Amino acid sequence: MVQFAKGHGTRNDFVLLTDPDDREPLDVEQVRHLTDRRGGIGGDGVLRAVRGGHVPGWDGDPDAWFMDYRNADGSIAEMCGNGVRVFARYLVEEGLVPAGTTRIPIGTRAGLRVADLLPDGRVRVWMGRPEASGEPVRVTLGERSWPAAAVDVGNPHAVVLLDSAAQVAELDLTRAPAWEPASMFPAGVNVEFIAPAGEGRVTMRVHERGVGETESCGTGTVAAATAAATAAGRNEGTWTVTVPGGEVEVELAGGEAWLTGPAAIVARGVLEWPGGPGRPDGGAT
Ligand SMILES: N[C@@H](CCC[C@H](N)C(=O)O)C(=O)O
Repeated sequence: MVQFAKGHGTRNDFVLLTDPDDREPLDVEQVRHLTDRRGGIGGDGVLRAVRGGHVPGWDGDPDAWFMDYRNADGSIAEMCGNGVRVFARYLVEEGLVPAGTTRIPIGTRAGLRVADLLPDGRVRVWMGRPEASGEPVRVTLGERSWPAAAVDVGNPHAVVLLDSAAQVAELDLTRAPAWEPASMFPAGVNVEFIAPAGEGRVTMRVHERGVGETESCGTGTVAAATAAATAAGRNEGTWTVTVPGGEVEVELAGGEAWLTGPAAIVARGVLEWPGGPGRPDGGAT
């Protein structure tokens, strides 16, 4: 049995668990079961709250909460921008930080992030320093291919700039994009397709590594804003990014980025693991 919560940020959705002392690390099958939308709870990923001191390789504050992020396919990713906002909301609602806390340092595999809970209900996260490599990369989807911008936001992204929102809308993202050179992203990549949508605005769809098309990707919106800013010849400013699941704001200043958007916990419950004592596996995933 496991206590869980379900949350989302612009409809990028997650199953959340608390395991302060890292007593129950998740294996790939467990993650796949949790994220299974029919046989399990359902989500694009899993966020497990562990104290940093129990995470191998974490050399920050051992008492800081660490966001152990998994993609729906069970793979590990360094960072999740929507996830970190939802994680901050979860820590507050579960009473895992002192009452009244509005600023929360959060450990991730990409390093420390800092989440501020804003009075308007949104969460603003310091996202570190996105790095646009400038190296040529090409993305292919079916018969078509485009040049893309490689942007590292702690996790890897390739951003394709299209001319119009209509071109973004017509893409078939049930297929996974390919990229060249393959050596550019040996551990896979998240691919964003973006188009200008007015001054300081872009529209975006994403195919996430380890998931497929999602309705939003926070690190992807930071990569999109970075690529759009570079293309526009200005690397400072605020970008509003519209995704199928809503809208977020990305601020770029001094080489750093901040991501602001909604974060909600929508359900809490208890999950029975398939095959647990007295339970058939029910055709488990
Ligand atoms: N949805 C996330 C990104 C999750 C990780 C990604 N799929 C990867 O493998 O890098 C976000 O909001 O940033």
